[in-house]
Amino acid sequence: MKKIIIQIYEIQTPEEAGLLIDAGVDNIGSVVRFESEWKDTRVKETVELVKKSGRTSSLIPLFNNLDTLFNTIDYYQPDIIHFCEIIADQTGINPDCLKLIDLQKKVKAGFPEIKIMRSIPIAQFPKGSLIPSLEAAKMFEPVSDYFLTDTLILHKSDNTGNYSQPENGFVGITGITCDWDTAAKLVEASKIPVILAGGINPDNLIQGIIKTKPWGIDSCTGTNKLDSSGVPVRFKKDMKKVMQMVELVRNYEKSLK
Ligand SMILES: O=C(O)c1ccccc1NCC(=O)[C@H](O)[C@H](O)COP(=O)(O)O
Repeated sequence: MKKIIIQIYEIQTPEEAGLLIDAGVDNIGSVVRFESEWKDTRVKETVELVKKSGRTSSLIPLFNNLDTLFNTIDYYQPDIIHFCEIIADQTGINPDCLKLIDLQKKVKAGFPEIKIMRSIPIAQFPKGSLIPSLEAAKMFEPVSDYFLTDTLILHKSDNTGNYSQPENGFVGITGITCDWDTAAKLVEASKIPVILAGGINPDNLIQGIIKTKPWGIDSCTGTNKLDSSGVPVRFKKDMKKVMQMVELVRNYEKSLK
């Protein structure tokens, strides 16, 4: 039976990680948001618990200064370090890509046992062809162990490349699906496993899996709790939605037998 990896972000406490482990989530992702506060004992406990349970811990640093990054990886020792800079947008490939590739090479040399995940920006449907997502992925393939598709929001009126994303300079946590035609092409072309992310929730994940045939699926916004106005709350999971997702994926796997 083909297993589909289920990855859930943003898990910042061992208590929440414990619930996800019990629910059967495979990869549990945490975020280090600020370079000045890179040492977070609660996140460290979270990573340690995930690793002890035999699940996979994934860590996003929202900074890429080499010294702080090395200190961060050394401190948390996650199974996967996950990079989310915007490596391509409507204006083309980000000129910083060569620096980011070099950074990934240095991380690989410094921490050979830690896997590297790289987010590939894909525009929302039907704008996938407006971003050179596949070309960007080709550049990063030799220095990455996994890709994760993620949605880069393109606004109609803005032709400058300065699109506003939820975290400036990074791709992700939009709650919007990416163009699955482009995601399917990436899965087809990639030599490394691809996780489908961007706006995944219990209502669309099976459709997404059927359409793109990914190695795994990822959710953040679509499995978050909602506030009283129906807006997703960051860093708070809705365990009902997480459990629903796990059940849907595991049943789908069985149907493939
Ligand atoms: O979680 C963050 O703080 C974060 C910030 C910037 C880029 C990515 C980030 N999170 C993790 C992921 O990679 C998400 O799981 C991914 O963006 C999923 O998107 P969505 O389900 O639409 O929130």
